[in-house]
Amino acid sequence: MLLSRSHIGTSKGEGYLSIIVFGASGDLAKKKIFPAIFSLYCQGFLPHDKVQIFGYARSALTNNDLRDQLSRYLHVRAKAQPMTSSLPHAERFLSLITYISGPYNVEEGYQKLEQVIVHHEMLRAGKDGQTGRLFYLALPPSVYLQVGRNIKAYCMNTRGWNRVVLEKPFGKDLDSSNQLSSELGGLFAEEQIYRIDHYLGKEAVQNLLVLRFSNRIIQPLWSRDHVDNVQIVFKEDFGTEGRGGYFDEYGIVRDVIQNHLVQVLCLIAMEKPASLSPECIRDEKLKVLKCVEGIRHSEVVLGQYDGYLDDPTVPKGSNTPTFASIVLRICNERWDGVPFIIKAGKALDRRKGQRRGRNEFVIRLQPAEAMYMKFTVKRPGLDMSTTQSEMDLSFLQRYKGIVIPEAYERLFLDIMRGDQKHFVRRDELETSFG
Ligand SMILES: NC(=O)C1=CN([C@@H]2O[C@H](COP(=O)(O)OP(=O)(O)OC[C@H]3O[C@@H](n4cnc5c(N)ncnc54)[C@H](OP(=O)(O)O)[C@@H]3O)[C@@H](O)[C@H]2O)C=CC1
Ligand SMILES: O=C1O[C@H](COP(=O)(O)O)[C@@H](O)[C@H](O)[C@H]1O
Repeated sequence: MLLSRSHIGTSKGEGYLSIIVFGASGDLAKKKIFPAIFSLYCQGFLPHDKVQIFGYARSALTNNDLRDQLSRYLHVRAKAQPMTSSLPHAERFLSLITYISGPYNVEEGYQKLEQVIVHHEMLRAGKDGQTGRLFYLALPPSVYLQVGRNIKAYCMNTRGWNRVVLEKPFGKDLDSSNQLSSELGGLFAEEQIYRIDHYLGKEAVQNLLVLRFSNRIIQPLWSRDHVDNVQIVFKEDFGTEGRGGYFDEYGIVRDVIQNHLVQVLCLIAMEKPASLSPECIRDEKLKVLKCVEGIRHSEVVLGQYDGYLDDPTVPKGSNTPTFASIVLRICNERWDGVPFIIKAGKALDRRKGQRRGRNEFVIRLQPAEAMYMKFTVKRPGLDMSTTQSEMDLSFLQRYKGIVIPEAYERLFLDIMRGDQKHFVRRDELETSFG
């Protein structure tokens, strides 16, 4: 059984699994994807004899080169399950990785990849065993289509499932996004496409649904009758850090707001879904998106941090924004008149937001997940004076010893289980650009 941990049980992920990471030489692959797979491996979700991992990219690397590169990023989490082998986890895990070098636009590379995958499938699953293939495109969006076409032509699994994972940004604007969607839609069914927005895998983001819909005390307060404004703030205390080439083409609005923060807005603003099924949740997110009014120019502020142009990967004289503040208005019964103020910035002074007014309810996604509600209370002492205080749920304090999974780890497990609840559906994506 591929998903051997009983509490995860689902028939969709059973059998032998091939994980193919395109762009295996890249930043996302080494920092997020391979560590997430490794963590699942350490916890027993990927039994050693039921999985094989293939890295594909153009760089001329050997298996050992890639394994060496990755080894620096593999850390065993405190709560990971012990492995039965006496070999250290990382070494044993790395032995499962095979690197194939090839271009993205030429068929030979994919034919070679297909041969290697089939070879391992035959060896491990036999002729009749159940297999699944998970293709992860850790690549710039400019090559998604050529890779998709070649997967479709040369690497499709004919005796089990195929799933294709795409990273944001899924296009630059409505037209390019629609074009990408329709061309990919011609290659793969929507059920095979996993558009990943890693914010949907964050602990505190997932908690939004539970918090809102499992606490009757919250429900009546969560509307224009009691909420003056909603602020969704993303602050990073570092700049582009060598990713300026990518970032400059997109800017902060397309890099963070149009996807991550809009997804958070949907979870804050949506109505209660009929069930927790992927379609019900995504239907409700879509309904909210459809009610978002056009942005008023007078409510947009853009900026660029000092020093952005010193990054050698940023084109000279660029005016790409690294900071944006935008007001979104949701025209429906619940939210009419409540501004949703969205702010995002790189290289700002600090990561946390500033504490503000009375009866403020804060949900901190990061750093250090927390929720707190500000109240006016009596200052302790003989006087009848008041002070501002908080009812505070700090996850680190409340859940001592519990390791919170990384977003990518959680989402990767969802992909293995075939659960699209926390992935962006095509119509949702289209409306978010509208
Ligand atoms: N890095 C991050 O933190 C995050 C990244 N993402 C998304 O993940 C995807 C991958 O990001 P990231 O790993 O940072 O990107 P990289 O720039 O590191 O690219 C990944 C790999 O793709 C290949 N590549 C790079 N540029 C091109 C090109 N112009 N044409 C063809 N191949 C190219 C390179 O491999 P080779 O030359 O060996 O083929 C490279 O190692 C992107 O869509 C990004 O938006 C999303 C969230 C966070
Ligand atoms: O997708 C992206 O997200 C990161 C921020 O992710 P986080 O999990 O560290 O909050 C951002 O730095 C990057 O520019 C963007 O591409």
